[in-house]
Amino acid sequence: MQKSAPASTKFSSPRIPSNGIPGHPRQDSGNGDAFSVDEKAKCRGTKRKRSGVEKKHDDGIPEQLDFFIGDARPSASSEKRAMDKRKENVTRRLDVQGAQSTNPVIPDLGEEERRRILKKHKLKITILGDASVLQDSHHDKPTRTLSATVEKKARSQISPRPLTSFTQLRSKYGISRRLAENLDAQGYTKPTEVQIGSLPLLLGTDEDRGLRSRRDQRSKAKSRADIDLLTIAPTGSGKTLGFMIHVLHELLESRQAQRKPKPDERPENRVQALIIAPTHELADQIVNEGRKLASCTGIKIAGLRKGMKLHPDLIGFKDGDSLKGADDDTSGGTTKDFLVKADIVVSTPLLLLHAISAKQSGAAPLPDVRFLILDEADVLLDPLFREQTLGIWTACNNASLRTSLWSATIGSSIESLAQTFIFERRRKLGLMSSSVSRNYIVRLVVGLKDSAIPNVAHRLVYAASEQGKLLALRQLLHPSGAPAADTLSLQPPFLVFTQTISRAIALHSELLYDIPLEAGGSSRVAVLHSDLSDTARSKIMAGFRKGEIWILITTDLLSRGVDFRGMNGVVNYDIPNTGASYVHRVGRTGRQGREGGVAVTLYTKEDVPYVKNVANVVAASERAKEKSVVAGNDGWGLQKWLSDALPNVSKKMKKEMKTRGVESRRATAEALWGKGARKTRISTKSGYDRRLENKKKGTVEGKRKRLAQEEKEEEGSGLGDEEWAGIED
Ligand SMILES: Nc1ncnc2c1ncn2[C@@H]1O[C@H](COP(=O)(O)OP(=O)(O)OP(=O)(O)O)[C@@H](O)[C@H]1O
Repeated sequence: MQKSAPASTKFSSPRIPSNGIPGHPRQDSGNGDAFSVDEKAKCRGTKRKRSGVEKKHDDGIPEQLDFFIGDARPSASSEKRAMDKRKENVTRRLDVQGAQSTNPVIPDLGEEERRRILKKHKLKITILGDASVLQDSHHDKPTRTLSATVEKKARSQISPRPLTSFTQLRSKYGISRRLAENLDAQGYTKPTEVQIGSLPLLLGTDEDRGLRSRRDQRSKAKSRADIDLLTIAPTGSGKTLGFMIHVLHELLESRQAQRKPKPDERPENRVQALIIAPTHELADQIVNEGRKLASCTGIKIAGLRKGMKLHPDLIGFKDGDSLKGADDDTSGGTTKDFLVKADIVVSTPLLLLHAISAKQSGAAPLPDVRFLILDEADVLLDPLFREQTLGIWTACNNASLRTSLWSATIGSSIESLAQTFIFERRRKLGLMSSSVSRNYIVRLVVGLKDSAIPNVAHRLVYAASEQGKLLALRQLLHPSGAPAADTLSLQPPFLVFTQTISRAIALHSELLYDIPLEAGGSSRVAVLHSDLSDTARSKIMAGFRKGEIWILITTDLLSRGVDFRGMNGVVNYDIPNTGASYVHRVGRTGRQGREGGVAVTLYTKEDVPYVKNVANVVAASERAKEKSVVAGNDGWGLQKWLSDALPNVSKKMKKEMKTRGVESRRATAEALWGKGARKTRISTKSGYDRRLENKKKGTVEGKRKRLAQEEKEEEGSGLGDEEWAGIED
């Protein structure tokens, strides 16, 4: 029997494979407000103190617990020296680039070369719809769906000029010096695949995008057709930076083109871009990433919170209409606290709809919004959020609205829905005539569409029953038995996903005492779900990012978008409802191409009919890393025999599973505590022990009630303490 390492040593080990690049200047990828502290001093050009995050780190977290920062963290002085040096280099480089931008020396890549580079990076770019072709085919008749032949006719592949280096952003696409500096200060050196493909499409001319026909090429004018972009790129591949650079550049450019404000006049912040994300956690993260890039540019980014409204000046009300609830806000004298003015607003769909809901006409129009970004677009267009998302999209009635949709998984039905909506919207706004600028819907696919990242090790573990799953999870935490290659263990920090909130809570109470006291005990395990208050959610997120929490039990709330650095693994305690959900859950580890992440999926007898969903994704991912399923694997992933033995999931079952999950695990009172629920209860205790425990609890409770009753009776008899006035002489 292998003796597991003493808990204290095991848990305090700071050497985690996915710790990332040591000394990477980006210290926080999430909520830490690294850039808000000393912001003003920095923008004025005065010396910047160490950021709040660093301070907090120095104050609070012992270094060995800091999972999220590289091993070789530099000392304060060496860090400052490095930062100064980097700034110097940036300035020098930007000066050179500035000179180049007037006289660009970027070699013009021929079609063949472009194709070769795009292929090397596994980028495939397709025009899904050319509005002119679609219009010809429809003769402007109202339509709900585009026919397959029309769609096919409008489709063709293009080869935009790949963005091979970030320096091209300034020299070729003319991004502002400040934006380039901010980008560099984040320590980004090379664009990722999704940035290589998307930024030229978003920032470039038609020539850069490979959109110019031979006829166009004869004319010297630099045309720029409108593009709506669908991007499907793996989890953790840097999509946020892709859309942020684009939006910030466009807003800065249009601000520059407008008249300069007088010295005592502050530039007005009008909402020109909306970024929609499905959860507060992701929205907060986007705000934080955006603020770092927008630092000192004057562009204001706001994250909507409950009770906030967009400033009425930003909304195109119909006559006599006004914001719903705005009067109540003013009457309280707190208008300023509630009304938001910003250039970019990041929000969940429902919060934004509330923030723009007018008294008479539902969602009020947002005439200034020119950029709409749907992050995790497939879930935003899924029935759960569809109405809200389309409501916002409709409210954006600016004729030159550009929409971009981003996710690691966008299925063909969602793609079709988006395409139809874009087409319909243009038709309703009268933008289909040939005199209006050309519009394309372009799709960028990075790597294998809708698949899990190949740098994560996938483990499917059969645990037979609920009890088996709990034992398996404990075994992962404290491996026992002879040391062998097949001993599966998982070092914190890691995420554990359950199907429902109540199961997450139940699992949390089971695992609370699994971390030894000397390693921090129960404070190392936390649960996060949507029933908690926003403040509690933010606190838990911050604790996990700082390394104070090691094991975070959650629902699909955290399956999308959130970026934790140095995450060692993900446990699917309950199997995910869909293949896409698996892709996103496991994508919380192995980000930015880091090796060492493990994704463990536990399944029981009841799950067998649905496991094929997951198995198919795992098989595709393993094929992608050239580990043939046929030739066997490392002994853990997906064995060929298992893949073959698993029953196929029918369409009907897939649909049921997607909307309801495994039925017996649903969080009804019956399912949790009723007779039929025994099989799905999260507990290591036997029924006998549980009965004894309940009996004991019942006795204590009965005694407490009896005492309370007796006290009450005493009070009623007039002999309570307050009533007793002593015996008169
Ligand atoms: N060019 C780059 N070089 C290095 N790191 C990068 C680069 N671009 C982005 N990153 C980092 O990669 C991480 C993942 O980025 P991001 O959260 O945007 O991924 P994503 O593609 O949106 O993932 P998901 O699909 O899970 O939402 C972040 O920590 C980000 O700072």
